[in-house]
Amino acid sequence: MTAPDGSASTAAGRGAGTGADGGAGTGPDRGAGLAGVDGGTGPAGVDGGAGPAGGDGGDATVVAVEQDHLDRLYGRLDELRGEAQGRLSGALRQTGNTPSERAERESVVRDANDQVAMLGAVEQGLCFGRLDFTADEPPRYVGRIGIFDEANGYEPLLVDWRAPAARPFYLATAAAPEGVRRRRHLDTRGRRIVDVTDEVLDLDDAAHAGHEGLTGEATLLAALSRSRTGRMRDIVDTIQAEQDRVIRAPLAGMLVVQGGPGTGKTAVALHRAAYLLYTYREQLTRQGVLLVGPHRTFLRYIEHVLPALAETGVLARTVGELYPGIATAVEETPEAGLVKGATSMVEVLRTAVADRQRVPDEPVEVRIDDSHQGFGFQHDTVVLEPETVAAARERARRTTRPHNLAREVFVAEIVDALGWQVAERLGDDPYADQALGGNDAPGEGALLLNESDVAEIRRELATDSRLAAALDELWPTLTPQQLLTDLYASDDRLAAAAPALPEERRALLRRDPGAPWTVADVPLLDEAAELLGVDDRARREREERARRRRIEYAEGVLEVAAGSMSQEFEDEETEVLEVTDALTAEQLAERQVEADRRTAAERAAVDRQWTFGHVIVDEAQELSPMAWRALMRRCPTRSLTVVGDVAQTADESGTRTWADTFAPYVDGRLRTAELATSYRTPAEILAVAARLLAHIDPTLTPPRAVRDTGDEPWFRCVPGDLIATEVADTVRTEVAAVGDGRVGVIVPAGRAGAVAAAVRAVAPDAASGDDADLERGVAVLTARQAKGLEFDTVLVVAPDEIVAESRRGYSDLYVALTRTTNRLGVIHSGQLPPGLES
Ligand SMILES: Nc1ncnc2c1ncn2[C@@H]1O[C@H](COP(=O)(O)OP(=O)(O)OP(=O)(O)O)[C@@H](O)[C@H]1O
Repeated sequence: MTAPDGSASTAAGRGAGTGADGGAGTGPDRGAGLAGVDGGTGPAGVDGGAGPAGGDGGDATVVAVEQDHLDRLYGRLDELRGEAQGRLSGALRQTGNTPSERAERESVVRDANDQVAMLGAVEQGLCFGRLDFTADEPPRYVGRIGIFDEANGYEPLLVDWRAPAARPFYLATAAAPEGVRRRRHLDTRGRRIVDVTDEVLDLDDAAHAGHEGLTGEATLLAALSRSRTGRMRDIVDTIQAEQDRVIRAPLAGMLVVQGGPGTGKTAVALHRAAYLLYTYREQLTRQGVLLVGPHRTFLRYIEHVLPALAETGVLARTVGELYPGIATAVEETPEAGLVKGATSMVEVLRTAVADRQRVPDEPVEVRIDDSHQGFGFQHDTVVLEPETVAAARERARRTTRPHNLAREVFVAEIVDALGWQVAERLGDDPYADQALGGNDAPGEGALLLNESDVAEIRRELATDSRLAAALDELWPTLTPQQLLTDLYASDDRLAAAAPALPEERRALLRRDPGAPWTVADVPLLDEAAELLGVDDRARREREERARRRRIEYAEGVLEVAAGSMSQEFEDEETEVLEVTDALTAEQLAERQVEADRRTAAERAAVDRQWTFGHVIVDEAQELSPMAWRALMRRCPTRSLTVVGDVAQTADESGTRTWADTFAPYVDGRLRTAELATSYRTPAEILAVAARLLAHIDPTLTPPRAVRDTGDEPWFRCVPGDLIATEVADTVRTEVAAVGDGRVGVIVPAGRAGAVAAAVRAVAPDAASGDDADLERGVAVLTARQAKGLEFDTVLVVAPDEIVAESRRGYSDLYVALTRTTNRLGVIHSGQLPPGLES
């Protein structure tokens, strides 16, 4: 068959009709240089049915030849799977039980398991493209992974889409063919070829020289008009040139990708993750890649994309999950979110920490623990003088260590001073002629104590539980959770920590202990963790004891080994190298440490201080300045990919301009890219969205639609109290219209419950709320919950109320209108925001 763009499309079997004819009409933007779907004038031409090897051949021959190659590839894939399975079973059968055998076995099991999973994940669409060149060289097949013909000098049978050799598949155009004569798209179902679409690039097509059209237009349009499944698909066979350039940008530095709704930012971010892992494999496998998305539903929506691209091991998190041990989706009120998201909170937290380092107003008497026997100062008291505490606090602060680590210095200073105090009472000062300062200088006339006696007194004081309790009052060891809970719970503490905040904003921070953590709290906990530090002395001491035990054991082993050698060789005259000449006890002990075999993602998930090799942030416009601080801490090299749209910012503390957001971090070294074509939303709907965009920010350009559908969006006015019923009736019709596609109902939060209940009367398994299951046919969501998602039909309910609830004017409504891949209906009660009135 012939696709609407004039490219040749060879249908086979049940795939007939899956070419570009699925709803593609004429784009409104042909004048703007985007290739429309115009019969025959696009850069792609017709290859006149040329066979795959360039010779004559009918459709059946083309399909047969391609099927042949595909069979070979799947045959090889099966072999590779068999080999990996074999390695896996072999390792599982092994029974060796020494630490090194166990470690070796675990390592093989893990690698083989990963390999089996990866080879399974690339089953669908293993090979999707083929390049034929003008020069005399063999055709090149492009697919999800690289496959070589081992029996034939490792000839490449399939080139990984990420390899440089695959790049012309995405970039070659008629104007710049890069030596490519023909690009062929292979459409497969399971292991069968169902359609073959050719683009011929060596036409002398001057009219199209100098602008960039669509790559593989027919295949692209077919993909775009397919109904949605509730899971994002990869776009590996139809990546467009502007997207390819972002995907393959170098690893180093910070790359910001701005793009309107549906321009493929999420798709590009995920393919970039796969590309970077492939290209910088060693570095990124070690350091890990972090992907941050707006909410859990979104992360579930995209979770199948990377495995299908043969990559796992990326850690996916929302901002509410960045702090190990806490996972929250609870939102703040807009006003509280604004206060908590601002960087002024850094100073508030610093002051809150300093406020926990107290000096008493009056001397504090501490009764010493009865159990001390050494110097008979049981039943005695020591006195914490304010000046002594102030001096100790000053010393501790001057170390600039985090609070919990500086505490050690504070305690040592106090114990030192109290040691003198006790010594003064018990005996004469052996150092009377030394200047000591403070109130603790010893007096005269008592018994003589020597230096080691004073040291012993200090040791006893240092382990005294009552003194420790008193010091805890003055300089407590704190967790971030404790610091924030105590701060939020007390007006006095808040007033002391945030004197510059007006009282009504301070009041927004008040919260009772035990209330759930919110997303905006997570960056604050992270900041607090930095200020507090972790006192890990106990852990380090445990590790040191374990290390000593290993060394002692290793010394024993070496002694036995040396002993048995000397017996074996005692009669021989040859000089024998002893085992201890080659190996020290420390080295042998090191070998006993079991290697940590967790992946970088697994380790990073539980380690707040993990720093990643690359960080990718989607819907990045929503992050507050405090959230950016937490993320930048996880990426000190500033190797980041940030994708977002400033027109969709919902959060008050989100981004208005990228340059301002990143000015504190990159000092002008920001690389930017723009994606300008919307692949999701049809032209008719983008026209409405563009009118709204003009009210959000007139300087922003709406994306250009890649297709139209002929379906105009509709607006229906009903009385406010009948809205839910009207929505339910419409859902019934739309569910029938989309077939196995998805319907999204986007509601103001105030109506979410009522509308979801009405919709469930007609679609009982409709999903709703923060954790909605998108694989169900219908979902009722607020605009925030729908962020990043898409549906075949979208019903926007009460747009005026969505606007009224929004923190940022029309942005939420803009998000709502652009979630559809096909049809849009607006149900309202008479009030329409500007741009939406007819
Ligand atoms: N090159 C492409 N080939 C096929 N489909 C594509 C391509 N680029 C984007 N798409 C599809 O377009 C839709 C929108 O993509 P995506 O969700 O990545 O856009 P986005 O820019 O993140 O949107 P938003 O900002 O509105 O969330 C998805 O269904 C995606 O698969």
